[in-house]
Amino acid sequence: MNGMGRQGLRSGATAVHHQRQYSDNFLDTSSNCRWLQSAGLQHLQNSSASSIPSLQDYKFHGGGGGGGQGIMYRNAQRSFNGTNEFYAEPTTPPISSRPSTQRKNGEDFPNDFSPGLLDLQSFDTELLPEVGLLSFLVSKPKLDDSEPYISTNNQTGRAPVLPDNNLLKSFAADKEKNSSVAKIKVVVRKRPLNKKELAKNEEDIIETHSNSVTVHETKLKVDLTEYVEKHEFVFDAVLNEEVSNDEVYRETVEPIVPIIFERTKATCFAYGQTGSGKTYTMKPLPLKASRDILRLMHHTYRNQGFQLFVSFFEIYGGKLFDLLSDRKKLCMREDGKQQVCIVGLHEYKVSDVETIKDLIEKGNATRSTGTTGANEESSRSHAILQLAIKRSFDGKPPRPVGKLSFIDLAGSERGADTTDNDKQTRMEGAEINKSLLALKECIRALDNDKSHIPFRGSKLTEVLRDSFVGNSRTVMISCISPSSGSCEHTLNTLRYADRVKSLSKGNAPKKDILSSALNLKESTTMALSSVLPATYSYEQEKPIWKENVKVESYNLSISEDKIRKPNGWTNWKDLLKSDDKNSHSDDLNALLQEEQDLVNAHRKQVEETMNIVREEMDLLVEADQPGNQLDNYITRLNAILSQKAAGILQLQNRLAHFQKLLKEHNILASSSSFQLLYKVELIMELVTGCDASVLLDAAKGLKTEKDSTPTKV
Ligand SMILES: Nc1ncnc2c1ncn2[C@@H]1O[C@H](COP(=O)(O)OP(=O)(O)OP(=O)(O)O)[C@@H](O)[C@H]1O
Repeated sequence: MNGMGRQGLRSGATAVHHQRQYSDNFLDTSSNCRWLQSAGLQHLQNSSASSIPSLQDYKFHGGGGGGGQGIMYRNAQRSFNGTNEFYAEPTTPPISSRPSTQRKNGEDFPNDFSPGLLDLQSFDTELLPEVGLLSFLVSKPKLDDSEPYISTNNQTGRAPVLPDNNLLKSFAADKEKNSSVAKIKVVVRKRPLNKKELAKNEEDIIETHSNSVTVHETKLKVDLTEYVEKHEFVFDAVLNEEVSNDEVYRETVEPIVPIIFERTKATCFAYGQTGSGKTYTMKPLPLKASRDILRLMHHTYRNQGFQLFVSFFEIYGGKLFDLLSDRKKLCMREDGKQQVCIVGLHEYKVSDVETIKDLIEKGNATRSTGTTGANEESSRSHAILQLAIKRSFDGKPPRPVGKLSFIDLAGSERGADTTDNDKQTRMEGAEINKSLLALKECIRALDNDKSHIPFRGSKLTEVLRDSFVGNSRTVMISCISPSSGSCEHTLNTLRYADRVKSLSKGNAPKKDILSSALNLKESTTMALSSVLPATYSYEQEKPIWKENVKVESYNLSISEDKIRKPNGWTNWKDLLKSDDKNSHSDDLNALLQEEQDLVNAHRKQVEETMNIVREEMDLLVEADQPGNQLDNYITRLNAILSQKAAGILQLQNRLAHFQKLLKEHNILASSSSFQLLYKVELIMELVTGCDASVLLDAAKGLKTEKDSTPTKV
C-alpha cells in the first residue's frame, strides 16, 4: 500500500493537483466505528477500544498532502474502470491488485478511503453526465410519485435497464423544476439595530417592503439645512429584522437543495460590511441544507449511492487555509484541462447532521481563533464551506453530482482599505476589492451565458471556478445594517447587489445598467476642505459675474475636461489597445464596450448638467438680481461647483493611488484580461462616482426656484 502510495507520489508529480483528502463517516455504523474510520483506524473497529477520537484527530491523518505514512493514491482504486469513460486513469492498477474486500460492491468504498487517502476522484469537477444518470434509472416502484426515482443496480445486482416512460417523464419534470429555479437570486437582509447603535441614538434609516428597500439618507443642503434623500432598490426578496434564520433559509437555499442532486452547482454568498450580519446569516444555512440533503438521500434517493462530503476553507490575504485541518495552508493548482484543484484540502464524508454540525463548528472556531485578531480577521477573510454530493454506483468510486458552496465574504468595506498607510492592510484591501469585483464579474458573465468567465480575477473566483461552469445557480444575500451611521456602506452594499441583479438580466436594457452605474453617484462625495489642497485654484476663463458681486468664477470647461480625461484615462486606453492583442475572446471586447458605453453615457449626462448650470448662471446674470437673492444663488452655485471640483480632484487622487497600487502589484505589466476589466470597472466607478447628481439636482432646484422668481427687478 505504501509502495503504491510512493509510486503514486512519484507519478503524481503531474497529478499532484488532484490531491484531496477526506475521511469517511459511515452511513450505517455506530458512532464509534464511524469515528475510528474517520480517523483511519478502521482496523481497531473490532477491538476493545472504546474511546472516540475527538475531531482534533482528523488532522493527524489528513495532513499529509505530500505523502506521509498511510497515504495512498486514490487512483489505485480506480481499478475496474478499464472500459468506463469516467474512470480512465493511466495509473490505474489492475483490479487484481486490490484486496478482494474492496471489490465486492460500492458499500465497500468507504472502507477504502482512510482520511490519509488522496481522493483523485473528488477532483472530477466535471459532473456525472446526464446520460450516466439516465442509464441507471431502473423500473422500480417509486417511493414518492412526486420525486424522481433513480437507482443503481447495486441493490439488485441486475444490469441497468432503460427507464420506463414515467421515469423519463419524472426526470423531465425534474429538469423543468430545476430550470424554474432562478439562475441568480439577490436577497437583502436587514438586521436589527444593535445595542451600541441604540446607545448612540442612531436611527433606523431602512424601510423594507416585500421586495424593495428604501434608504433614507440624511444630507446637508448648501445652507446647512438637513434634508432626506431616498434611495429605493428592488430585489428578488427583502427580509426585514424580524425574519428568522429559518425563513432566510426557506427564501434562499431551500429551493436549490433538490437541484444539487441534478448535476447542478450552486453558490450562496453573503455580502456586506463588517457587522452587518453575514456570519449570523450564513452560519445556520449549511447545516439546514445538509439536513435536507440527508433527508433526500435517505428517502427520495434511498440506496442510490449518493454520498455527502463536507470541506471548509478560508481565503485570507490571497492564501488558502483548511479550516478543518488546523488552518493547514493549501495550494491551488490548475491541470491541463484547466480544472482547478485545491491540493491537500480535507473533504469529509458525512452521513449525519451531528457530525456536520461538529465539523462546521470546528471550522468556524478555527476561523475566528486562528489568527490573533479574531473577528477583526474574520472580516478580512472569505470562508467557503462546500457540500458536495457524489454518487457511487456499481461499486465504482463516487463521482460528483452536484455541489453547494456557502461563502461568508470578507467585509465589503475592507476593499476600501487600499488607502490605509499600512502596506499589509492595503494589500489585503486590494485583494478583497479584487475578489469582490471578480465575483460580480463572474456572476454577470455567468448569467449572460458568456463563454468567457473571468474567474481568474481572484483566488476566490478561481477556487469557485467549477461552480461557475455548467449548470449553476447563485444566491446572493446582501446584509445591511439599519443604522444611520452605516448609511454609506449600506448604500454601497445595495449598489453592488443592484449591479449583480440588473447586470444579471441577460438582455437588460442599457437604461437599467446605466441607472445602476449612476447609483454610484454619491459615494465619492467629500467635504471640499478634506480634498482640496491649499494651493488648489480655479482659472478664470471669462468674468461672468458683475463686478460688485464678490465671487470667484470657475473655468467650467477645465472641470469638464477633467471628467473626460482623468489621470489614468489615457493609460487605460493604451492598456486596452495593447491588451486587445492578447485578449482571448470577443466577449471581453463586448464587455469592455459595455463599460465604455456606460462611461460615455455618464459623461454625456454630466455635460448636460453642466450646460444646465451654465444656462442658469447666464440667466441669473441676465436677471441682474440684486442683494441677498443673487448672493444666495451664487453661494449655492459656488458650493455645487466646489463639490464638483472636489469630486474631480478626488477622482484624480484615487486614480493616481490606484495606478500606484497596480504598479505595486505588477498589474499594469500583465496582459490578463481580468486585470484589465478590474481596472476598467474601477475607473468606471470612479468616473460615475464624481457626483453628477448633485449638479443635476441642484440645477433642477434652481430651475424650479427661478420659475417662481421674477426675472426683472
Ligand atoms: N438578523 C440579526 N438578528 C439579530 N442579530 C443579528 C442579526 N444579524 C447580525 N446580528 C448580530 O450582529 C452582530 C454582527 O453580526 P456578524 O458577526 O454576523 O457580522 P458580519 O457581517 O459577519 O461581520 P464580519 O464581517 O466582521 O465577520 C453579531 O453579534 C450578530 O449576532
